[in-house]
Amino acid sequence: MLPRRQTQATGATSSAGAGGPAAVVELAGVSKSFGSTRALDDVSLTVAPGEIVVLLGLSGSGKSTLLRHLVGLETPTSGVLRVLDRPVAALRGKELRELRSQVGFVFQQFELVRSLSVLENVLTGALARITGPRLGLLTYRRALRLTALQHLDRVGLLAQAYQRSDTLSGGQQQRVAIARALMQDPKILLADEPVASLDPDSSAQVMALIRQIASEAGLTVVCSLHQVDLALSWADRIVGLRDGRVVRDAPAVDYTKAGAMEIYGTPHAAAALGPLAAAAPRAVSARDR
Ligand SMILES: Nc1ncnc2c1ncn2[C@@H]1O[C@H](COP(=O)(O)OP(=O)(O)OP(=O)(O)O)[C@@H](O)[C@H]1O
Repeated sequence: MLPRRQTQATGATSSAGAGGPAAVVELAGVSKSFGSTRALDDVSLTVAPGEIVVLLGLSGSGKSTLLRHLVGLETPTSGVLRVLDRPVAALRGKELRELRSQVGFVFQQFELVRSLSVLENVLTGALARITGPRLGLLTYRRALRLTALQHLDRVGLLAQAYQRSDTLSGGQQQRVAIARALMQDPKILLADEPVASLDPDSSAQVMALIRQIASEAGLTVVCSLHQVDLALSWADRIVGLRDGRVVRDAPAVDYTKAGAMEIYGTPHAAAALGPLAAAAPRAVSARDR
């Protein structure tokens, strides 16, 4: 396991200025309502370059909504949001595409094209940078294919490059999704419950890989998780969300397990979450009902 870096929780205060590194993600008083549901409630948060921030909270606490704001998939009802120093919510067309090309996104269900080979799936990560339709491996430039193979090597799947992606295990498929995100040469990696569908061993492997790649590439990571133990092991900083509000924002080393569980609210809620917090799949959110 790589050692966790010691970082300061930056809370509501921007880390830009005062000689500090510019923030890559800044939210100031961001709220988001869906009808009468307040998904985010006055969230202020700054993420410094290279930080690995984990969002923890019960189902429905606003983790995915926050991540979706960072790539302009949601627009705040109020508040200010900047990613890579750009006002995401105001961006349209080419500017929005440019921002998104610098932000890799990894999802719980991997979102691979099942019938395509592993290598072709990885290559689709470069589609934002190239023009014209791509049908088949040989329609990608050789240099791109080599880069894709290098990323597959990095995630330990070079030998599987020409296999259909749906022949891989869940953990391997998530590693393909990570390699695909790396094809974007992103500055930020967002991961929405990237290990929720995986067994505990595969979960730990995927989180270790994310941590290692982030460390090597200087990537900033914002990742939602349900597993307290993984958050404590792999995050630099843990941001606790409850009912759309930030209830705690501190370096991971400052949390005890009991302290992290407090993010979930009442002892009753934390107890009900027991196995979920340790390793199990997501709970049912209001949207699923
Ligand atoms: N597009 C939408 N329309 C209506 N309500 C939504 C929408 N997106 C999110 N919500 C609601 O906003 C709240 C926060 O949802 P969100 O998905 O961000 O939570 P979460 O913490 O990511 O949950 P989970 O851990 O289950 O993924 C929930 O009450 C959810 O039902």
